[in-house]
Amino acid sequence: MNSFKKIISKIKRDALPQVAVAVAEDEEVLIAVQNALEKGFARFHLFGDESKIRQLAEKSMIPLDQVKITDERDHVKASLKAVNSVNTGESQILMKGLVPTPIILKAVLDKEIGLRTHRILSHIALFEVEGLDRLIFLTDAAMNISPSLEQKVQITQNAIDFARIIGLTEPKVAVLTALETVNPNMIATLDAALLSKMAERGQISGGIVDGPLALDNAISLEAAMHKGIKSKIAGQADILLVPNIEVGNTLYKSLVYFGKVKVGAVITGAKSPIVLTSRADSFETKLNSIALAVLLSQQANI
Ligand SMILES: CCCC(=O)OP(=O)(O)O
Repeated sequence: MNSFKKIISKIKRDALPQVAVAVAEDEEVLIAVQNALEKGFARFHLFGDESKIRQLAEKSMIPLDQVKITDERDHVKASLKAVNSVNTGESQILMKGLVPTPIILKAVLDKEIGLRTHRILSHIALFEVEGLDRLIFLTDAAMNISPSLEQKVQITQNAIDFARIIGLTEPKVAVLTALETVNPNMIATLDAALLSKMAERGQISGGIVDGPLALDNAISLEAAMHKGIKSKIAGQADILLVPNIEVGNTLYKSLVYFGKVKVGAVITGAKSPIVLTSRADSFETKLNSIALAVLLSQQANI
């Protein structure tokens, strides 16, 4: 499985999940919704400012005749109503629209209607990079701010489980740091070494974990050989686990803005998959993310 095209081809068209979109008054969101409807892989319930939604839809010639709309101008209330739609089972997927991430995540974590489970919620972005023979998973660019070792264990497990659903048999996880050796003054390098050992001992399962590794060694075998780094995953990493949200979010946006990539992103570990991209991301990214969430929700039903 090495492209979004292949991921989309795996979606079953018989039991279509409904996506609850929080704050849907955004052109790129509406174009993504229309594309997903045309490709036949989801149904939609939009929560947001109905008059703005209709204005934008008219401008982009989007019919909106197949979607439900709940008029709610307040972003916090629209997010809570979208989350509630998933919580009650009316929708099976939640999607962030034109709303800041902390607002929708606050609704997701709401004690009464939120979507928490016993698992950690973590953000996973998937990149199809031109010239690279595999998809690259990046975690966590949006949810966990400065994860502890225990949280990194769970974030790694979420990413391995997700990669296996996408079709990888034994995903390779590079625990990214600024250098390839353990430095007691750099917590991220200590955590990386511990995560590698924990995976060897079966405390993380289903994938191969190695670190500390710098990004170059994780992605390029030549770079690793040049530096004399021996690693069983050198140049072959599928999953990049970053030490904190600043690194993750900056890497996500540098790939989007400096690279030639296709992107999709979701939060896993909740009661349902959550489509979570940047507000500024393109409709293609939002569409790819809907496809990932649909595939996840269909696999979870098996
Ligand atoms: C990487 C997605 C999270 C994010 O940064 O969202 P915004 O750009 O909308 O703040």
